[in-house]
Amino acid sequence: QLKDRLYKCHFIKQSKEVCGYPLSIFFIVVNEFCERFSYYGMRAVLVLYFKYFLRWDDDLATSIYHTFVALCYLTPILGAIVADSWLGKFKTIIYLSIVYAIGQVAMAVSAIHDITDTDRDGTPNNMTFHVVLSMVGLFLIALGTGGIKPCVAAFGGDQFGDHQERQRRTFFSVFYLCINGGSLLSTIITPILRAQNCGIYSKQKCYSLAFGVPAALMVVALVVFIVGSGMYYKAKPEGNIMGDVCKCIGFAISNRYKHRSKQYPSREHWMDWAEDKYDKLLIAQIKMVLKVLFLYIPLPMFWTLFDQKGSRWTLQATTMDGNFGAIVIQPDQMQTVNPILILTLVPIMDSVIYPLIKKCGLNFTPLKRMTVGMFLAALAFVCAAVVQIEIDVSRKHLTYFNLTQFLKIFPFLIIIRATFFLQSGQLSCAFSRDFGFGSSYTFFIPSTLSLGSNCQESITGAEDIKPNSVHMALQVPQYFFITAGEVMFSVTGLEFSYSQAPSNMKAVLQAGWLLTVAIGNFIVLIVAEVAKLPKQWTEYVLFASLLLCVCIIFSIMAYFYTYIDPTEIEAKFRRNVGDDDDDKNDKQRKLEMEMMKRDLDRSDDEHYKGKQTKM
Ligand SMILES: C[C@H](N)C(=O)N[C@@H](CCCCN)C(=O)O
Repeated sequence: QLKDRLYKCHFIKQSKEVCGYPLSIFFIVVNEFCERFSYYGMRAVLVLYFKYFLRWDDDLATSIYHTFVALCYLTPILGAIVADSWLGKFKTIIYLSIVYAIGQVAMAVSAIHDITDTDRDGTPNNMTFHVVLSMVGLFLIALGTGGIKPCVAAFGGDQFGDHQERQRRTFFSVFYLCINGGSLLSTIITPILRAQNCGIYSKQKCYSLAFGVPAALMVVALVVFIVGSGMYYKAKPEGNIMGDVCKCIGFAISNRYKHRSKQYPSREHWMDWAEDKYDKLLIAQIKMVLKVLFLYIPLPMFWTLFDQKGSRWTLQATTMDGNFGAIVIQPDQMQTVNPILILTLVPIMDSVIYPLIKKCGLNFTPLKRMTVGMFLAALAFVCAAVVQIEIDVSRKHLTYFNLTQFLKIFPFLIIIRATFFLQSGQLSCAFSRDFGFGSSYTFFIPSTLSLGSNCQESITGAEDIKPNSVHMALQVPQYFFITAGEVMFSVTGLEFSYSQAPSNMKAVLQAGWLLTVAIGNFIVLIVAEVAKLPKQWTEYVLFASLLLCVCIIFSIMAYFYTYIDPTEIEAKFRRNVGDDDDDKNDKQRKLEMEMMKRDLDRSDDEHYKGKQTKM
């Protein structure tokens, strides 16, 4: 370890800097921007791809969407284990990014309807092919994005020396802003691409382009990361810390069980039963981790609500009016409100709200912030329920006649925006109509209609479903509350997980934190499946109530939590171990350190001399 630390000091001393920051981190930040663009861009249109391309119903689309998101946050554990115990962070990022890019390409190919559209009517003839390919693609993406997630941020952190604490903090803020910058751009762009018509034999909504651009961005992310290769400090794998933690806990439990008889004196903490075999420092570190993990138990409920932005809320937006006058917003584009608000709220919270609360003499601790974050997310769902009631009222008493059904009866009818062409052999006629968002019409085509002449007048129509009258702007309050909740909960929670983790278990706790996201997404599936509520607004109210209950439980748990300083505790244990060491070992270590320092200084001198000669 000592050798590694000295090597790192030497490496950082020699590496190029820009404004006090290692040049290497610029490649990492750009990589993160492109990777998040790729991830959020694909995710933005995913639920609509399920619904309109694969023809799944809302419930199945929502379930598969959340299974995918859950998988994305389960795989970080795998990535952390592979990086720590085997490949190291650099190689793990490279290999899993390749898997990720292949997954994105598979998604793009799966959305090309022409591949199986043998009768060229615009609809795929072998839906199984598209379903299987897209599921394989999603699995590879989940493996890739989740696997690299705990590695990239930590790899960025590794590039800073101990003397660059301030720069490292700024790096993490810039990193979070890059995540949201990438997410913002992609959630604007991919829905626009999706809304285009494309195809070889027939034109359909262009999901292949909407998935293709994120695939290209993932390739760019990989290339950028590889270009920076020569500049990175690459820490060696530290060994399987997660394995050691599990073994130590397992031993403590089995040893406690073996000594269950009353004749053995009890110990202060059940983990102390591991002392017979394991280092006291490791046991103390595990105790710190377990304390935080216990506090994590209620957290998944926050993510249960938070991640429904991409599923239920996007589906809700499809039943709303996106006409903003100068621009028309696609339902999946409403998700951009989240990163826009993040980019404005994070600086406002940090520089205005939190300092103001402090000035008022209130101690707004991280756990209090997280509790408020949960409450705000519950409030967001109450807003979503109110909007849903409004939508339901506006759509009452209307019978549904689907245009697809209509097209089955008149297959020669090709739709190009609001202009319809009736075609039979060489003869055709066109008629145009204005359509509102979400509306449905039945057209009456007289049997006496002669093609080749003007049919604008002869075709009459009836409105089956009125255009969506509830405006998408009404979703803004729910987005505001969920994002304010995210800033208080997610940003603070990340910081809390980092600060309360022992030095060698920061990745373990990051993986634990991401696991709460995975569990949260599984809860959506369970609750939606078990509750099976007939009205969507009642489901929103149910989720809001569940989070409110969890919020109360969490506030009680937080009340009893005492904040620790892991560095101080570790130093105390190291001092005790140091006292036990004999002088001989101490002298030997000091001698080794001196020799290594001399070696490094010598190579430094040679390096600089080399530079001067060249100049
Ligand atoms: C784009 C979003 N506001 C964000 O910042 N996402 C973060 C944290 C995600 C936590 C679980 N959904 C990201 O790393 O993508």
